[in-house]
Amino acid sequence: MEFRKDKFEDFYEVGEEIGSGQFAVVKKCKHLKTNDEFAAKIIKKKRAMASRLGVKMEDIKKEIVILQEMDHENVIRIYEVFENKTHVILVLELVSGGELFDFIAEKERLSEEEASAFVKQILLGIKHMHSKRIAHLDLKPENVMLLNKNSQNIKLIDFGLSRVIKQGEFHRDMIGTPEFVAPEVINYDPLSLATDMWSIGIITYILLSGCSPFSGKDQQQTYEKICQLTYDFTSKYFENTSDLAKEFIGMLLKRDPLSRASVEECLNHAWIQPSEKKQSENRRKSVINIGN
Ligand SMILES: Cc1ccnnc1
Repeated sequence: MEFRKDKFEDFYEVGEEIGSGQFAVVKKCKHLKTNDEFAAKIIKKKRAMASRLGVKMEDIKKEIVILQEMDHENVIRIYEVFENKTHVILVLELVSGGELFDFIAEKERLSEEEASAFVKQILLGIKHMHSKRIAHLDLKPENVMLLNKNSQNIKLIDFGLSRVIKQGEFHRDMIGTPEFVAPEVINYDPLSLATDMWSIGIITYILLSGCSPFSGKDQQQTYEKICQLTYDFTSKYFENTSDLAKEFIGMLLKRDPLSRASVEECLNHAWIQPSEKKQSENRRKSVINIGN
């Protein structure tokens, strides 16, 4: 796989920083000929084998291959790649609405309709990834971006930890962000597409309550809570939450990856279905209630 060796700044005007990670920074950039705006993810290459700084070229290439396979409105797009001695620069679709994380922080928590609409889009993006046997493995509110400030459109970003999970192949790795990782990650058990479904359960819980079900005073306590599955809906923020929403979360926060709902089962769940179906669901239920 070859990347453009031209000087990035000869083709793009680099703008403000809009995101950053451990070994990467994301900046707004503008194509000098077309004036189109993009996001430039500038990844520092690991120089020496022994060095802990930077990202190995093989991992950078894995992220690029996965991004190039994606073609969905809820998944960030990649356009081209530049490489120089010290960095690889991914030219990505620009999403400028900020992180879902900040959107929740501003609003404390969301209505069930808003939360359901966001979760449905995350599920559609994940369905596209899972249809190609790709697991994101780092799903968290920071990696869900809003297309723009006042839109409900979201894009999944940051495929730095994503992996192709072949059927029956076991993939073990100690990765992800403590608060959002599934029990199999902590126990070094096989990871799978179901590992993403756990994270969707965590994100839904946070969208509805503003709090994180397993966060502890430190990483150790968080891991213990995850492995013991000590979570509940007793928080005062769940007082008005529907049973449907709690049932949805409950089908995802299961220790055994095989017993977790798949992305299709989630999309068919009444809490996610389009509202007209939900109304007929409620009508059906109300008829039954009158009947008995
Ligand atoms: C942070 C970010 C990443 C990709 N596109 N736009 C913004």
